[in-house]
Amino acid sequence: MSKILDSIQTPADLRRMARSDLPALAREVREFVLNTVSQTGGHLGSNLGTVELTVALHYVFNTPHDRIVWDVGHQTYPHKVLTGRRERMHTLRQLGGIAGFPRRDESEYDTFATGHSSTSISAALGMAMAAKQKGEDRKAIAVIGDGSMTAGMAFEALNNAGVSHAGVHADILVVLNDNDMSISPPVGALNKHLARLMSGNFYAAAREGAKAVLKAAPPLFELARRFEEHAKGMVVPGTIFEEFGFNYVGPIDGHDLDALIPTLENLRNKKGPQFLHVVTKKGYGYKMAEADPVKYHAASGRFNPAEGFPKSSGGKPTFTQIFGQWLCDMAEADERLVGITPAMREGSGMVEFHKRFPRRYHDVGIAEQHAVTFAAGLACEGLKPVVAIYSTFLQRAYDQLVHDVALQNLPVVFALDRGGIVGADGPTHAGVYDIAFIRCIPNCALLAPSDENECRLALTTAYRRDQPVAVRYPRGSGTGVAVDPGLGEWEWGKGVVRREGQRTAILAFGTMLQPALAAAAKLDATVVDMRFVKPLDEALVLEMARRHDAIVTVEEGCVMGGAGSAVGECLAAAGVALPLLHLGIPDRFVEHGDPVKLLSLCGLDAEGIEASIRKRFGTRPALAAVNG
Ligand SMILES: Cc1ncc(C[n+]2csc(CCOP(=O)(O)OP(=O)(O)O)c2C)c(N)n1
Ligand SMILES: CC(=O)[C@@H](O)[C@H](O)COP(=O)(O)O
Ligand SMILES: [Mg+2]
Repeated sequence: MSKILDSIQTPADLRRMARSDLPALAREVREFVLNTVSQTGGHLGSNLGTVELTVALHYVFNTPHDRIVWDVGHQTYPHKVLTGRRERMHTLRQLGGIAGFPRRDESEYDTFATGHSSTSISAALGMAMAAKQKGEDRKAIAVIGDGSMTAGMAFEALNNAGVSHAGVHADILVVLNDNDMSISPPVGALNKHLARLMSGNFYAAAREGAKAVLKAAPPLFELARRFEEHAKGMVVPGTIFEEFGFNYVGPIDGHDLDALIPTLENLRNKKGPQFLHVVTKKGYGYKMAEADPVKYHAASGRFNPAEGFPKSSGGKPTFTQIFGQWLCDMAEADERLVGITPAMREGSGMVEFHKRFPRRYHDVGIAEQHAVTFAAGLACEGLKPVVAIYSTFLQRAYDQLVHDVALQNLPVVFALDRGGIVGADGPTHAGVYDIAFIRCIPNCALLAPSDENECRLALTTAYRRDQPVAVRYPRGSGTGVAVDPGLGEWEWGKGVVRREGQRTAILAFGTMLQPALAAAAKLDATVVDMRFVKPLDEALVLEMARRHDAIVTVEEGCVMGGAGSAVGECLAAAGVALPLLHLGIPDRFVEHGDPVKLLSLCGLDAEGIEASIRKRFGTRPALAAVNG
């Protein structure tokens, strides 16, 4: 029973509460979030770890007038519970339900849509400078995790925020939520720097004590502040954040409302760039999550909080697992192989590879741009880098792909996981643009395996090339087909006819092969597993055009500029005119929800493919459809 929580509809209700009631409210919010996620699945550890911080921020700042931007946004379930969405949280990440990340179109308290990390400081700075330009008195607060702080974009923003612009300083507060965790344990020098600051936390306690005494005499307080800045240089290492022009405060306990609230009240009244370092525990308040924050980063489905996450039920291997096994096998066979992940070791299936080949494993942090150019450097020296990266996150390293890898024609393999609709994470995480944005880059090849066995073959095919090659595969498992444990490969550039039929040829890319085969059985159509988006098997395309009245292309990627466009370009270049139908992701963002349902809504299941073909070509011979 959430006695206090039930009385909170908006943060204004929260701000009317007695401060002494806030710890009880935080307990109720934490229990509500745990129970919700136990029913809906979703992110867990980061939400349990930010309950007190969320309560304190909405208590101290006049939200939504003051803007809070949540980095990544996977930690915003407490924020959503306190901002009028408690009654809808049971619809979390379901079609038509509450999103798993902040959305401006979901609430005025969601000031900026996030999902990809490290954007919060930039966005908050924009809001802060807009307030200055418009003469509005409002604060902009960026809440960013220690993991998200490892991305270059965060430092681009710090660098810009820390100096005045035409004599105007942004009134921005950056709150670093330091739980000493990314999804995996954190990596990099910044983590070491933060640890040093945390080791000096006697300093923060002493300083807070000193401030309490001096508060009565403001001039003295200002004098002491200047002394403090100077003294900091002697007592603890100066923080990198002060070097960027921020007034750094902390580290303080991010679960102690008696530390959080006075500190935030103090910072609220300060002008210019402020930086608050809070220390939290990922999964705080739920022992199993505290003990294993990697496992409890997110729940894939329902669980009983009393028992923790259920053991995985085995079942068909995922494409991710197929990749992870292939990576170890290829590393065993070739000592030049280097595996790289931008902070997604578990999600990319590289835990075993890390264990077995620690010196050839690199988690570079949330730094996709660096990951790609780092791989290019390795390839220049004759090594064989494999960059395991979600399709959506490769978007962040597009210039590095073009400028540093393709232009130099370097042999880098991109294992593009989550290629296609991802489901619960929604449009920020959909991997539906990679076909279009990769196939247009010279020297690059793009392979789209149709099942798990094909995936392993595609990875080996890619690895053995002396050029940049991407292999895209979807989130989750495939058909359960037997996977040959060898290191065989495809014939380069060749598709395979999987079904001979009449009148219509369906050219399927990737895992769209299965629904295409099911639809073809109803239509007696031919089906081709194209395997290669680039290089396209043009001879096969032209042969299909010669032997059929119409061609249909099917891909789990955007229609605009996708594989179907490649087929169209091929036919046009050959001067071949025949009815063409491109099926894929339409020109809109696909919402969060069950991926099977979402594919059906896009017409990319067997029924949808069949219906589209019948609608376009009817049951009459296709040519008649064109000539009316
Ligand atoms: C650009 C980008 N790369 C990778 C991810 C995947 N990702 C989501 S949360 C996360 C770790 C974030 O760590 P931190 O900021 O410390 O937040 P915490 O989970 O510890 O609360 C990662 C790598 C992402 N959302 N965006
Ligand atoms: C918040 C974030 O970006 C990651 O936690 C992401 O949600 C992981 O996606 P998968 O569940 O597909 O690994
Ligand atoms: Mg963290």
